[in-house]
Amino acid sequence: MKLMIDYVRPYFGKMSIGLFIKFTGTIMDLLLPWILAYIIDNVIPLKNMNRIILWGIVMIICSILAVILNIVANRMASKVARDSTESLRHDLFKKITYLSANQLDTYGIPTLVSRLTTDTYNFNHTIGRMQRMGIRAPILLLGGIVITLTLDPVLTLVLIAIMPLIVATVYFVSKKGIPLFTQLQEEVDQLIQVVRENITGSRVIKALSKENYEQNRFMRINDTVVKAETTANMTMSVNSPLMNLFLNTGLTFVILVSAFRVNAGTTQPGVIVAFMSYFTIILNAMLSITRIFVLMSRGLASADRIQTVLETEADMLIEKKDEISTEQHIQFEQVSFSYYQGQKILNEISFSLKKGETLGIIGPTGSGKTTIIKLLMRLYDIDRGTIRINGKNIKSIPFEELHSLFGVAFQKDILFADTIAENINFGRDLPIDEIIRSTDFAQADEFIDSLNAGFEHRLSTKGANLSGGQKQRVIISRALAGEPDILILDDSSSALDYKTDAKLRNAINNHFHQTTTIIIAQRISSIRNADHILVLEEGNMVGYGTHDELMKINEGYREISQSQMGGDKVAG
Ligand SMILES: Nc1ncnc2c1ncn2[C@@H]1O[C@H](COP(=O)(O)OP(=O)(O)OP(=O)(O)O)[C@@H](O)[C@H]1O
Repeated sequence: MKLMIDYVRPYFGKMSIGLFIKFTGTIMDLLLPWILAYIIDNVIPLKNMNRIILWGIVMIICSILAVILNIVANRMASKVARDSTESLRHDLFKKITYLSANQLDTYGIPTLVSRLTTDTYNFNHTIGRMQRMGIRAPILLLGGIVITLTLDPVLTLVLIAIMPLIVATVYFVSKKGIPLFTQLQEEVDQLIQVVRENITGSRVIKALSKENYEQNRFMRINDTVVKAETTANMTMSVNSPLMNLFLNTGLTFVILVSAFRVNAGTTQPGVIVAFMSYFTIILNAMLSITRIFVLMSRGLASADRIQTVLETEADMLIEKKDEISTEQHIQFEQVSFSYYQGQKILNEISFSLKKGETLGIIGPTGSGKTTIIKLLMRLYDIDRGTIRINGKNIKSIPFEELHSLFGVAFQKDILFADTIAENINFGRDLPIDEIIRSTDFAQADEFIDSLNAGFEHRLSTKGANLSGGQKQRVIISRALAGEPDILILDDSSSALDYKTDAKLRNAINNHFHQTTTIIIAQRISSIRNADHILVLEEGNMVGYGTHDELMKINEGYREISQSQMGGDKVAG
């Protein structure tokens, strides 16, 4: 609720005007049966045609005003809902952008996607509908009761007698319904996850003819969502029929009692006609109020899920200055790390690189190579040890400053649905010459020149309209552009042939003297000329030195090298 109030607060002024207009329109609606009763009981018996026409005109004016005022108020309500949701969605997106890698792992991407889409939609729907019905329904209900009391207090008692039943029904059904909608949203998260995996992995699914398997997987989760939705809706759907039952029973009593009262001359026929209209108005108002409760159940469940993300506190703070004087550019001092407690991924890793030096990292899959990079960029905080850049503990460097030092080509990096030039530039306002130069180094120039639109060629989402090697080259160009202080190539030459890989390494050696480079590779040829090579196995440093040193002293390294000899010769 707090979240809703917070985001609607800037529009309180506009909302108040809208609600006042709604209020006036609703009063017009409320007046109509009363005017009708007055015409039947007091104007018609006078048999004065002019007065009848006059009161008829009053009724028409009230009806038209009611329609116009309601339309204006509804439009204003939609605007308030639209604007408050826009700023909520903006804040949520911003918050998600700044969540740490650890927090992203904890939430999971699907739930964040559904909080940003379905939950903000529910928020919008709730705010909009609440303004439209939230004031109208209670006014119709209360106003209806007050007017019926003035018309005929005895008949109104019948109506009031069934009120506690209605309130109890709304209370108990809503109490059960709210948690069911929260659960439903969690099932929807799972559904999004399956859809995401299915669409991302569509190629491999087709290649392995696993369409049926995936369809079954989707059917299972879809079934669960349907069941959760059915349970939630079934619970809430008890509301309306029960209301109808109570109110129609009340109406039957009203008709019975009014028949006696008209016969006894204690009330007039016009009053009974008006009473029936008010009874319908009150019935609809009650139904609207139950709908408001359903709506609020969903809206509050969604608002809670959004609020949890918005209130997530930063788990990686910038610590106080910690700097030593050193000629090393990058230092890992006995760094240990685990993603989860008890699952050690890196153990006492130490190495140092001077500015412009190159480190090659090699090791079996899952040995922790990429994790070293993630720690250097402070995507995760280390458990023990220290990581320094230019002598500064990275925990003391503001994130923007830290990340601006890097040019990174990750293993499975992403390309966006934009031009090749913008994919390389990536919002950095680099001069076009710099972009072209980076494609020369990354050996991407040839294929870009062959495209009709060249650098303006638009990529599909994730660069789906490029080959694996072409994608890799654009990603490497992005890492090289802007001559970063630290260049990271994480297995990024895997989709390049040996010759192109060698050309890329030559370009880096010849033109990036001031850039400290870390290359993660499966092929020894990609790192054999590196100043230092780190051999990693199950998170432990099992070798460190130059290629020649490791060939002499490290059996594991020698074995890998010998098994890749053919490739090495080609690469030169
Ligand atoms: N976000 C994460 N949460 C939990 N565990 C993770 C996460 N990322 C990686 N791991 C685990 O950490 C270990 C090291 O992963 P890492 O990606 O560093 O390996 P790698 O040596 O780069 O592997 P590869 O050569 O296959 O890319 C693996 O066992 C992996 O399952």
